[in-house]
Amino acid sequence: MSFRLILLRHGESIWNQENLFTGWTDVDLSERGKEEALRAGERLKEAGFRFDEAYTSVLKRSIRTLWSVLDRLDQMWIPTVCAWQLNERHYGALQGLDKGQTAHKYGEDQVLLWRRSYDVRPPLLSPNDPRHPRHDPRYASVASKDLPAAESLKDTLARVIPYWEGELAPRILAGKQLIVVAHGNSLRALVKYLDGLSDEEIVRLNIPTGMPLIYELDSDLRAVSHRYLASDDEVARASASVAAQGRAR
Ligand SMILES: O=C(O)[C@@H](CO)OP(=O)(O)O
Repeated sequence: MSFRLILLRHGESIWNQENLFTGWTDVDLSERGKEEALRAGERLKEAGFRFDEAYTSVLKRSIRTLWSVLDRLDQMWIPTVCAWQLNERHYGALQGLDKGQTAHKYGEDQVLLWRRSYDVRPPLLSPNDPRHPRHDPRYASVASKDLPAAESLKDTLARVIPYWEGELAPRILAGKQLIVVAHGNSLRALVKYLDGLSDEEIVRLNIPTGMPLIYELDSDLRAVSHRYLASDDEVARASASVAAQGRAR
């Protein structure tokens, strides 16, 4: 028995465009990001995909991307779940800072550790900071011990994988075709798990915005293969540009 799962990182956001650490900040898509989201829907349509259910985070850059995809597929009616567990990795006190200037100040190696290492946590947000998620009504039903003030990728994985095991995997095993629209790092956490990537391998993985990623899974839902619905060139260029966001400026 084999299964298929579609993953999609949201289109470019306004803060991606401005090269700012974003995390749980709820910024919208840029004009280019809106086009990328529609293009992702077109690519899925051209390839003949249909979905039974859709999952996304509680952040509008992903939600709006999902809306555009479902609009293009004329499937806006399917059940859709917004789950905080699929949110971007929380970037703590780095949120709102310019990535290039941060690299200039602390060094590119430190920024690479913050952005791509498995277990280095960025500086924490103070609980009194108005940006802390405990002040945001959308997280009112989340236990305070589960609300992060900053996350490493390991911390992100510790909330994404229980959600995968508890909610997504059972639906896939029940025969549902799912699309999961999420974020660069929440998807890196899921991909690390599905592909069995080591803590070192995950450092080099950069997921481009707006390019559908198709996973073929075996009966244990381990990845057999994956491919982007985009040319190798497009994927390589877009992934390199994500990696380059951490260069000193
Ligand atoms: O700022 C962020 O939240 C993420 C994704 O946009 O960036 P990075 O690629 O640096 O992890």
